[in-house]
Amino acid sequence: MSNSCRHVLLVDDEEQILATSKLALEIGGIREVSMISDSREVVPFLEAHQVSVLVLDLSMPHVSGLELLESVTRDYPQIPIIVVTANDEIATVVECMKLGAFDYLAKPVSPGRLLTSVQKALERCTLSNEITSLKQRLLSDNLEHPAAFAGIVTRNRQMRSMFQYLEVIAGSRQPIIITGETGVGKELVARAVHQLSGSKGEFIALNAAGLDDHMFSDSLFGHKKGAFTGADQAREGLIARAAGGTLFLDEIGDLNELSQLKLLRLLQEREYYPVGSDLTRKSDAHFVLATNRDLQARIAEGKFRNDLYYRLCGHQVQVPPLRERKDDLPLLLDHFIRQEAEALGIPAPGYPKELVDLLETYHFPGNVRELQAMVSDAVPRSKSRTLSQEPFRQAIATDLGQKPQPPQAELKDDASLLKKLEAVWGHFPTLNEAEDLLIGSALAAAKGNQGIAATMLGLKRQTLNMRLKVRREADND
Ligand SMILES: Nc1ncnc2c1ncn2[C@@H]1O[C@H](COP(=O)(O)OP(=O)(O)OP(=O)(O)O)[C@@H](O)[C@H]1O
Repeated sequence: MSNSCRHVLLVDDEEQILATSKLALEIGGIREVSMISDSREVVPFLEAHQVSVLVLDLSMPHVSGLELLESVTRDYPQIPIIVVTANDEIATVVECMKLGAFDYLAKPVSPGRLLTSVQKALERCTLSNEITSLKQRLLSDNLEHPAAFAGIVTRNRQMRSMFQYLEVIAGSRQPIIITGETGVGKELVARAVHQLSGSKGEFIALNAAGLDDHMFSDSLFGHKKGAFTGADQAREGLIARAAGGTLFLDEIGDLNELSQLKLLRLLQEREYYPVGSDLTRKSDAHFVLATNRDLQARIAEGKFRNDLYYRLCGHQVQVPPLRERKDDLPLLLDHFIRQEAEALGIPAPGYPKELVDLLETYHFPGNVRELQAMVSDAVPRSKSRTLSQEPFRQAIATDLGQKPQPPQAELKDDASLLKKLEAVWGHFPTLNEAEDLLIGSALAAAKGNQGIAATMLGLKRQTLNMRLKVRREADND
């Protein structure tokens, strides 16, 4: 299922160059490297093997590099080709680029330059595989591994598209960042990614909120014996426990400057130092990160590193808030009622249809977690086989009561708002007219249910009833 590109083919007539290039790539973590010193063998090799990147020397006997470049770009356009030239003569370079070369390297090629170029080419190859695979999946609308998402209750189209995208990127070695408001289910999504990746190791989570750099480094990277007062024993960090598995770092938008720098190094080089040690360690874990912060806003405030953001945003998924997927409400409600009843050892109560209408009028700032808490509160309080709407109504009314009032002074001075009001009635509305509008809108949103409309308006149902009655009588007079 992986779209990851790994296999590099080195082509050069000098065996010595092949051997040193292979070594440079292997030291850099690229292990699938094949070598060919006779250019006549390249095409048959490509026919028989799946090659991700080709590094091609231009001056070779038999079939020249240029001829190969031309035929490979024509027959295997998906393979990025890095050409190695004896000099960086501009005309040759231009010709190679015109023929579709991905990059060029002038001899003698430094190991670092070779590694960087091959890594970039592998990334491009992975990206293009992902796009192809994503197109196919979106067209077929199928999930290949629905079991990985079994813990996420949803029937929402946007969520399903996100699952399809995750299936495409989960096998990649690039970090994945999951964004979204608090309580939308980011950790559940991270666990699904872990399952999709097929890693044999564990899923290890660390919540970075409130950790200073010392606590962050110590928890994540561990420490050497004697690294600081009280470090009587060496301690392995969570990153070591995540070997061969997934490291899930939550709330990374809260990390301080120094910890961000260490995280960047870890993601980029896969290297870290245990606290007090100057020996680097390597990690092969999958990295999944999450935040409920707006990272671009954090960058603008100078609180998040630009380079770390760009390292992360290649594979980003945004979990939509619950208010944007209200079609999930009935499923989630059923799910949490069943879960709560099971925990209490009682039969799952039913609920009136109007309960979903009530919940649909609410904006759920705490998202799915908030709905779960409402159900946990309501189920034990239900006296009959049917849940009462009252605890839900109270929770919603409490939240609305706690909401900060819109700044009245600003609203009063908002000329466009006043213009809109005047446009509706042709004059500045009277209190009765404004009340009619508010009550009418609430009743429409509540699908005619007066109890729900009353909750939205911050009134008791009886008060709303009375006002409606007064209005009707006034209309009839
Ligand atoms: N689609 C869903 N199906 C079932 N349970 C869900 C779903 N989404 C969220 N939950 C539940 O809601 C709670 C909050 O989910 P989770 O911790 O994954 O949210 P989060 O986005 O990581 O929150 P935070 O940003 O606060 O860490 C959990 O108990 C989780 O099991």
